[in-house]
Amino acid sequence: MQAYLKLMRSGNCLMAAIAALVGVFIAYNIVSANATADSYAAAFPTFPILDSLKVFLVVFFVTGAGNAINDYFDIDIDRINKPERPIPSGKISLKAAMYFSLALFAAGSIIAASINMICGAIALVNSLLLIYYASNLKRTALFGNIAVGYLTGSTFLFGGAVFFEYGGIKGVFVLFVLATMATIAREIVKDIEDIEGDREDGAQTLPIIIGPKKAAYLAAFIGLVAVLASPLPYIQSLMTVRYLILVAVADILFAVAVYEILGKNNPAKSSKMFKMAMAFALISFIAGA
Ligand SMILES: CC(C)=CCC/C(C)=C/CC/C(C)=C/CC/C(C)=C/COC[C@H](O)COP(=O)(O)O
Ligand SMILES: CC(C)=CCC/C(C)=C/CC/C(C)=C/CC/C(C)=C/COP(=O)(O)OP(=O)(O)O
Ligand SMILES: [Mg+2]
Repeated sequence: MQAYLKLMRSGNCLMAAIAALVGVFIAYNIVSANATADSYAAAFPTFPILDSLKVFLVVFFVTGAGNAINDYFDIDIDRINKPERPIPSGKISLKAAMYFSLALFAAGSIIAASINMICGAIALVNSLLLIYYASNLKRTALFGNIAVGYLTGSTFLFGGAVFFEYGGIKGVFVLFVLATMATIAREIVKDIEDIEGDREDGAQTLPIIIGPKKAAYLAAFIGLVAVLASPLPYIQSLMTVRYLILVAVADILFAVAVYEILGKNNPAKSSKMFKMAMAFALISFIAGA
């Protein structure tokens, strides 16, 4: 059991599933306030507890499936770079990892479809994109980074899709944009960190094509644009002033992540700082909603 949780990277799954719940909660706040204002409150549903549980399970399963299929395709690289992982260490066979991943993709998509068809469509599209990313896209310059950025940001869209017919997706779109940009920046930094292994593997990642320095400048630019845009959820009255105070801490962590890659040329430290900043930003969404 422990090996399968490690294969799923259950910490990432939990973070993604919490992000999706934030999407549900914020979308509900917006659409229920609009419903009251438009005086069709009587027709508006109460907070969907069962659908929220389903949202949590879907994102936990699909994120875990994405990580499992990613390690399935990465076996040759991981045998060298990450031999302690469940598949190269022999704790889980390649075939078992693939079947486990496909079962999680299927379960996530079926549960999503039971919420509504838009949620089902998002889960299915994301599942197919995760398989395509792991098998092909991750070795292409920028497209792989954009795919992971969309997938991470889509957790908020997925939560908002519970209220699709009330405009729930529109309400959380700014959160999607912020998370997507921050993730793309971090993914470019991760590719800078992995440049030697990727070069041996024949991957055509951005740092290999344009050089690690230019890739670092692009990652820094995208990350800093996300920081400058971070007050938007407050300006749009999605969040309270508590968000503004807490996201300022996340912004400082993003700035340190940028300094680590641009000033100190330390992609490993920068990647860790980006992830810490994203986690703190998620806390600011929760506290500020
Ligand atoms: C400026 C601002 C306010 C940005 C918002 C940042 C934010 C709230 C991001 C949300 C991040 C999120 C939902 C993360 C879920 C965890 C996850 C699946 C991240 C994607 O990770 C892919 C990565 O390649 C995994 O590698 P590793 O972390 O090294 O295992
Ligand atoms: C909203 C729904 C239904 C699903 C969202 C699913 C999510 C959040 C996906 C986020 C991105 C994710 C988990 C991608 C998995 C593949 C990946 C990027 C793994 C990291 O792989 P590598 O680039 O190989 O780096 P390492 O293996 O060295 O960490
Ligand atoms: Mg990998």
